[in-house]
Amino acid sequence: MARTKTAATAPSGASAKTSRNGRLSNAERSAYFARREAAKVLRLVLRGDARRRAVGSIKSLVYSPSVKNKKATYALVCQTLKHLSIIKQVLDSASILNSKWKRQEELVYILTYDILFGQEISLVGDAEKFLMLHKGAIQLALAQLLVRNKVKSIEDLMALYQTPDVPKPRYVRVNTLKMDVDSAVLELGKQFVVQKDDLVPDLLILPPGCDLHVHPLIVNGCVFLQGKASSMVAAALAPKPGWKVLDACSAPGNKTVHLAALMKGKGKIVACELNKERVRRLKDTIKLSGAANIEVLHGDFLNLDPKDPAYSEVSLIFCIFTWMIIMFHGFYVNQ
Ligand SMILES: C[S@@+](CC[C@H](N)C(=O)[O-])C[C@H]1O[C@@H](n2cnc3c(N)ncnc32)[C@H](O)[C@@H]1O
Repeated sequence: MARTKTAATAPSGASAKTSRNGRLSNAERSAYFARREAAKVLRLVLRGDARRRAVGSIKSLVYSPSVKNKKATYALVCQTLKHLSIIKQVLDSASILNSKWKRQEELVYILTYDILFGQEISLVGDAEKFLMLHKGAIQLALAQLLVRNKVKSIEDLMALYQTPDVPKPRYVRVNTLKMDVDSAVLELGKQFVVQKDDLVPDLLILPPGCDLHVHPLIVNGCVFLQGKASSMVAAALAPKPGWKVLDACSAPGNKTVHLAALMKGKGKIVACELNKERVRRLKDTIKLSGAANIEVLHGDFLNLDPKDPAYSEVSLIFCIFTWMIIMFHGFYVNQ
């Protein structure tokens, strides 16, 4: 059975074997922590799904400062989610998830992914030891699942669980700092069938698959490639011209510049971003948008002083991580 190798749990080329002196190798150590970080993210995602309350995209959860090994964690979460229906059936038929391990089921999912499709795992933690004891049963359960479904490969099995791809329309947001919506409809309408979105006033719907990356309106920042979910956020908050807005975690900045457009460039937005590389990306987005009322702050939002007079008149704190706003406000209220 072909393994779908990912760089999820060990850096490529690194040995996953314990070094001769019995200590953990670097690869083992990073794999051990990446699995636990991935399990935490997976838990948030699955709980959010169960309550029908999104806790943030996988990317945003992985970008939280508490996650060290971002690349490996992201890959592990995505791969485990992709194979989750198979993993659950395998664990079910091998009767692996007893009451003790049910409490750590996300870690068990991650490890089962690695046993079946990912990297070799070694006996570095209790969960690893437990799962490796049942490795034979897990692999047998997968083989039986293939037979039951009358398929020969994992790919065929995955195809049985996949919903058919429905072509999605292409959404673009008109940057009203540079162009009005009707002019954008006219201009884009020369090439495509364009509809206005019924929910977000500055959002346009174009046919699936149309490539706009090099379109002059995209290149000059009159129009942004931005999905409907992303564009709904600033529209729902409906900031007024003249407001002071604090965007806590802002890169790449699409929502930041959308806020600026809705504020008609009046008032002020402080856009905070922790990651140096992403600050550069944020500045590029702002420059492209032409917004002149955004101040970029490179740093940790949680280190801002809520008593600083600069933030005393803030009307809106915008953040994908709600807990950060609570901490910021909580600190403010308590002091
Ligand atoms: C997923 S992005 C979301 C960005 C944007 N608000 C959006 O919705 O498109 C999250 C960003 O928050 C940044 N970030 C995470 N923790 C932060 C903190 N404590 N202070 C400032 N920025 C933070 C990350 O570096 C990342 O660029």
